[in-house]
Order: sequence, then C-alpha cells, then structure tokens
Amino acid sequence: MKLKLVKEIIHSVCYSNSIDSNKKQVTNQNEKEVVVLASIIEYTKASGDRLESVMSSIHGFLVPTATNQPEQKMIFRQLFDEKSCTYTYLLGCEVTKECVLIDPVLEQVQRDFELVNDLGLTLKYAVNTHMHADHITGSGYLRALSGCKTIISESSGADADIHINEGDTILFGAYTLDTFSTPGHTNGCFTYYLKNQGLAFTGDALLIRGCGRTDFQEGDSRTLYHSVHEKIFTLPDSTLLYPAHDYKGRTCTSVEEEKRLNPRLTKTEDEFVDIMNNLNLAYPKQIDVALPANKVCGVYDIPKEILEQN
Ligand SMILES: N[C@@H](CCC(=O)N[C@@H](CSS)C(=O)NCC(=O)O)C(=O)O
Repeated sequence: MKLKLVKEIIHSVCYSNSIDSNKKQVTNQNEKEVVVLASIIEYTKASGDRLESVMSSIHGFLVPTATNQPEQKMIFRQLFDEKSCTYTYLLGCEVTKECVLIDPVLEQVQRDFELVNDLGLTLKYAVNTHMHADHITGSGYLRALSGCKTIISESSGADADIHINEGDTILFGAYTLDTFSTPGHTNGCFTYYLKNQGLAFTGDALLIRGCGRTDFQEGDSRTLYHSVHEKIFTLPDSTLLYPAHDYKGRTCTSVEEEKRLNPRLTKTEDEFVDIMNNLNLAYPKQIDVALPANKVCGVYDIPKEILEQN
C-alpha cells in the first residue's frame, strides 16, 4: 500500500463519497475511524516506517475529520477574461481552506490570486484542461506567486509539476476532481468531474451549444465526437457543465441540455465531421505566442511586460 492510497482512503471515507477501498459504503463515524486507522496500520506495517512519521505525513488530512464538521458548502467562483472569453474556476474547501484554480489566464493572475487570499484560501493546484492556443495560461505565474503545483495531462505534451492520466484524482480539502481524457480539440484535453457536487469542467471539449474546433494542434472531429458522447454525455443528465470559453455571455449548461440542444453534437458522427470541416474560423490571434508559452506552462519565465504591469 502507498501513502497516496492511505490519503485517498481518508479523503474518500471522511470527506467525499464515503466509499472505502473495497467499494463499501461507510457512513457511521466510528466505522469511518476504523477504516482510516486500518489503512494507516496496514501502510505502516508494509512500509516499515515509524508510526510517528506516518502520522506526521498524514496529519493535514486527519485534522478536519477530528472535528465533527457540519455539512459544508464548496467555495465556487466563475471568473472571466474578456480578451480571450476564457472562464477560470476557483474551487475551494471551507474546512481545510485548500483551493484549486482551473484554467487561469496569465493577465488575470493578480485578480485571481487576490481572490484566493481574500477568501483566506491556500492555492494547492493550478490546473489546466489542456494546452490552450488562444491565451497564455496563468499557472506558471501562480506557481511563482503561491508555491502551488501546476497540473496538466501527460498527453498534452506540456511541462508541469504534475502530469495526470485518465482516472487520476485531484484532491483538495474535502473534494475530489475525477479526471477523464476527452481528446479531439487537442490530444491532451481533459474534463474534470466533481461527482458529489454534480459539476464538470469540460475545457474546450464541449462548449455551451458548441464544442472546441478541431482544425489545428492535434484536432480530430471524430475523436471529439466520441469523447463527448462516450465520456461527457454519459454523466448524469443533471450534471452542470462549465466550459473554458463562451463567446455569447452564457455561463453554464447541463448534460441534459447539450444532449437535446447542441447544434453540432446532436447530429450523426458524419454530419458532425462535415460541420467541423466547414466552421471557417479565423485562427486565434494569440496562437503564435500562446502555444510555445503553454508548452512550458508550469515553468516558463513570466513575460517582463506582465511582471511590469503588476
Ligand atoms: N477569436 C478567438 C478564438 C476563437 C476560437 O477559435 N475559439 C476556440 C477555443 S480557443 S482555441 C474554439 O474552439 N472555438 C470553437 C467555436 O465554435 O467557436 C481568438 O482570436 O482568440
């Protein structure tokens, strides 16, 4: 057993879906404590580490469970960058104060970081849904400001502190983001799913009444069609979907709405391919600057103009 698994068990049993490692429902407080202690003992025995050092590594995970927390609400903010029409999402845990930012934009980093601080949160991860072509990610700059870790999928081909693969989980406080690979707009596109809250962050795979274009990077319309139908449309109908962009002022949709109303994805696969081949969109204005910067998204040098602006 790995320490990461012990943390995942604690997280799942105590904060999120109350399922133990054998997929058994655990709801009673005493039973939760038994499951958590068993996983700590199992790990300590197998690793040969001293119990004291194991306890100190997982202390941060245990503190909030010791107090019988009332039902807490997740902190959620949808932030907008007008220039690129990009949405950034701040998700935070009221108990542990850990938070993540999904798809931060470089020019908005000061705004986003100020909000994190105003809410008394600690930024754990700056997460990207994919390697963006229309703006530079703010994740590298946030990392420099806050010491957070940057995340992007392995298949994106971009640098970051943590590379995820489908099925990995991103934990912050009491919450778990499940990860689905949803390629087609780019190879590395991921959708992040907060199962217990019924929310998903679709990046550019699915936009409100639309979808990401497939005419550059590793775009492929058939792949995108399958990603949306087989991954996003198989989530519960009530799941609220939050995209990375909207160009018409819309903020949110649902699986049910998009299955019924999306003008591209309600069509057959061949019709979809035909629509995508005929979008005739101009290339994003910042593509030549954004792609090389985002390739090293977690670790690039912050452009001097941005540092001077702030
Ligand atoms: N005008 C914008 C770029 C608009 C654009 O191409 N958006 C992309 C997502 S960002 S790469 C897209 O997939 N659009 C799909 C659509 O149907 O609009 C700019 O110059 O930045």
